Amino acid sequence: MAAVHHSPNPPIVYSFPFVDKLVASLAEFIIKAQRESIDKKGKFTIALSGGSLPNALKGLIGNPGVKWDKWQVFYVDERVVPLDNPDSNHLAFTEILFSKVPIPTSHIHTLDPSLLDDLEELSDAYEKELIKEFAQKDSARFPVFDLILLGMGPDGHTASLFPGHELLAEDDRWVAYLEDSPKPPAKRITFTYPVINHAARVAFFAVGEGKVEMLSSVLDKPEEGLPSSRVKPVYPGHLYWFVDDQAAAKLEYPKTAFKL
Ligand SMILES: O=C(O)[C@H](O)[C@@H](O)[C@H](O)[C@H](O)COP(=O)(O)O
Repeated sequence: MAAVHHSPNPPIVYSFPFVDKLVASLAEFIIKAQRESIDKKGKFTIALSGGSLPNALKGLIGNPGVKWDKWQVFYVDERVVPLDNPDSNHLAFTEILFSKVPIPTSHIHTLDPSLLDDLEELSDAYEKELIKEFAQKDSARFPVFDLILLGMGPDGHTASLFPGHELLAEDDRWVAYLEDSPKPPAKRITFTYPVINHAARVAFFAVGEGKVEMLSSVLDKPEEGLPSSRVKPVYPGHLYWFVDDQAAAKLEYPKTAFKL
């Protein structure tokens, strides 16, 4: 029988007049994804990236809908620095979110700080951490996160996947490393597209006038192939954008009214 290939679901863009409304809606969206995941398999797997994302998740603090003991948290990308270094994404999430909620620390999967001197080992070890959570790695199988949350940099990068970088073509490894990030710190590990694009849901968070041009390039001209445009979850995965009206000022791509 011939294989049926579905094209990816088109991105859904939610734009909000104020960031506080966005933050509250993003919390509702995450809790709905969490509920569906727990109902199906008793846990919720989520991957987080850095930038201003920790602050965007503040709507989860004190929210009774969040079942923290069912969360398994990974980092989409991480700077290769000790876990208490100000550049660490994990430190930012700990200070802003995880220290304020009852999540078991064993459910937060950080890079292994004993391997910072060997990037190959470090990224392999993080890939093994994923394999433990999601089953065996074989060529037909990728981890399927319930939700991956991303940001978009001023150059259109997402995770630590930068314009023109050779890692944009990585289709085998789940976790890769780079030593030449154009944005410091230079050394990072990052999920690759196969991991990002196999998630059940991927959501970008992008706010403010600094995103105006790039948001329009990424969504209105995906053929330009910017790293954020290459996020296209395979069917039946969904891609969402949570943006504010400022960031969406020049966007031609249609917006959808937020509803769960
Ligand atoms: O990797 C990094 O060095 C950055 O932290 C970066 O990836 C960040 O996530 C984006 O620039 C979006 O961040 P904002 O949403 O805060 O603009």
